[in-house]
Amino acid sequence: MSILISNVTKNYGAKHALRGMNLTIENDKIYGLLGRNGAGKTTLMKLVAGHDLPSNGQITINGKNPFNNREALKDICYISESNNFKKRLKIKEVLKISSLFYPNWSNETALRLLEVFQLDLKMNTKGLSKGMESALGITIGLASRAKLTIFDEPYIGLDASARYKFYDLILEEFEEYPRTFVLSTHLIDEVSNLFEEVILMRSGELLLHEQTEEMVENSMIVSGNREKVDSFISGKNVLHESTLVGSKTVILYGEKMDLREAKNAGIEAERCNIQQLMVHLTEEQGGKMYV
Ligand SMILES: Nc1ncnc2c1ncn2[C@@H]1O[C@H](COP(=O)(O)OP(=O)(O)OP(=O)(O)O)[C@@H](O)[C@H]1O
Repeated sequence: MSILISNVTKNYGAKHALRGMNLTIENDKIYGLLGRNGAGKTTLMKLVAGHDLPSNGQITINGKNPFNNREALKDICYISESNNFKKRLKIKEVLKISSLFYPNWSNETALRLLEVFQLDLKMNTKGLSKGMESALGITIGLASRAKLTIFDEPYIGLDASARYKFYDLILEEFEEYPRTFVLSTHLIDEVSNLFEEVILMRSGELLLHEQTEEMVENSMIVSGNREKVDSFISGKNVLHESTLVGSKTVILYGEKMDLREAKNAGIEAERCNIQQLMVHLTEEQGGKMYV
């Protein structure tokens, strides 16, 4: 399956939700789609899932426009944070409808997940709590076995233990039936170990698209004596700095940051995590782009 996003712009009136997005989504990878509130993540995912049309540019799934294209949409399951199901359907009916739509649907997976999340086939979607509705969304997303499954913050109302179950289930499914997952989340610390690649958006633009490992290796937090730190960071790309009495802490981002080089300069150095990088990379308004 080839998913190409070429120079895509999406405007809502005067609001530019997406501007000139270029992105290729490859087969059999787990992507983290990250960015601050309003960065354009949901807009992008809805376009890929064929729910809407770009204002400009093109999205193609195997060469075809996904908008209103039933054939292309069989391979895409988009689960958003809420309103995934018509109210007043029994869970049993939701499963039936989904099984008719998705060609690779696994009823066995669906029934197992309902049990994991303590949902009952006879329950009505109208009476579900927020957490139960999320659990049903996750069940449909995973049981669909769609070639591309998009989860847009699907955890509203889920407690921590149910969320960790969800993360384990994604990995389990991915290992058994490799396919592409795109996960948009603000709970980055919880889930970033799942991401093979990170897509980071800022103000409707693609700020960075990188392998997770590479992204971490391009980062460094240095701290220590202020003069030593200042001398070390000279000429490097600084994302953030803070000073406390005589000591300074700086977050750097650039090509292959060498921890030994910092340690040899007499300062402490470690890698950043994805959450810290997302916060500081998106802070630089009007700053650099990393694609
Ligand atoms: N239907 C709409 N009408 C008008 N503006 C919209 C519409 N949908 C999105 N927007 C605007 O487009 C921008 C991007 O919104 P989007 O929902 O894609 O962001 P997001 O990255 O998913 O945010 P969040 O993390 O808060 O869910 C925002 O400024 C939002 O207000």
